[in-house]
Amino acid sequence: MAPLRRSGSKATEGSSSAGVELAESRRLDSIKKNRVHHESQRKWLKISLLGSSGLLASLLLWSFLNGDDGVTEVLAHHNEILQNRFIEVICSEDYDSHKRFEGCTPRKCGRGITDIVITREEAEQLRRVAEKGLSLGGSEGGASILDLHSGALSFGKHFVNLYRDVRQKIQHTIGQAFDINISSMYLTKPTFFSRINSTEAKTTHDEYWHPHIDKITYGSFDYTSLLYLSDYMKDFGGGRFVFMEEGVNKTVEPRAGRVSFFTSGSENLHRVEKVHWGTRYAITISFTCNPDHGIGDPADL
Ligand SMILES: O=C(O)CCC(=O)C(=O)O
Ligand SMILES: [Fe+2]
Repeated sequence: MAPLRRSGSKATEGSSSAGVELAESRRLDSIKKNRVHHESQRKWLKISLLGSSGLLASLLLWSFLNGDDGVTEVLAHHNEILQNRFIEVICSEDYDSHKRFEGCTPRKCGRGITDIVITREEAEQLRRVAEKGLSLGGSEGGASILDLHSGALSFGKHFVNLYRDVRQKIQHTIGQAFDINISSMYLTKPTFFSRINSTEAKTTHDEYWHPHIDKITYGSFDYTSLLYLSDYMKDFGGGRFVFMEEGVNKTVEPRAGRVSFFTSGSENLHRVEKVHWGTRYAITISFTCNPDHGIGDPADL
């Protein structure tokens, strides 16, 4: 019995040291598990911090590249097709300091946008004219123009006109929107294609982004129209047109074939956001009420 007891006591000693070892190994195990758990928590925290700062940086970059200054209301979104959007605004007194032509000089002022007057195909054709013409020259800075007043082009024994139909449709649209007879308004100069990219300005001619009033900048303008020849967010970023108002600015996002038109006085102070990537094409076609400032078409002479 004694040996048994001894062996018994030996067994008890053995099992107690095994118990200690087991407890110790469990303790180490749990320390290890805790450490692994903490490390993985720390790793996830790092990943989510990196992720959210990356997201924030991309959002900031996105809004910078696409010209969002945060205090704007979009009048015309690039991916909507507008029938006719017209917003009336109170006329400024700018027209009073010029000779008035009743039935034409603005009494009703405002701004309109339409995507159904000029087709995308017509816009593409004009864009090709702009690309070809501007490829012969172009500014070293970001903004180039090609000024083609009447749009007449010799063709064999006759003339063709690069944008007569387009001009007539726009003139008709403006006449309807402002209740004026189109025979009392005349195409005026300058009529020009513009090409803008993100190259740094080299001269003041490249600084297209300054707020301005067309009636002051161009003198003869009473009604300005802009026909866009490329698409915001597809062809370029930034470069939205902004009507500047106290409080909230109103933006027009260009899309090929979109016509934006407005009375040219200070009721429509505006600017163009800087283009951050790509190339933006447009054509400015404007009208005057003063026949002395009108442009004839050689084909009509
Ligand atoms: O291209 C534009 O959107 C505006 C150009 C402009 O303001 C102008 O030609 O006077
Ligand atoms: Fe302008």
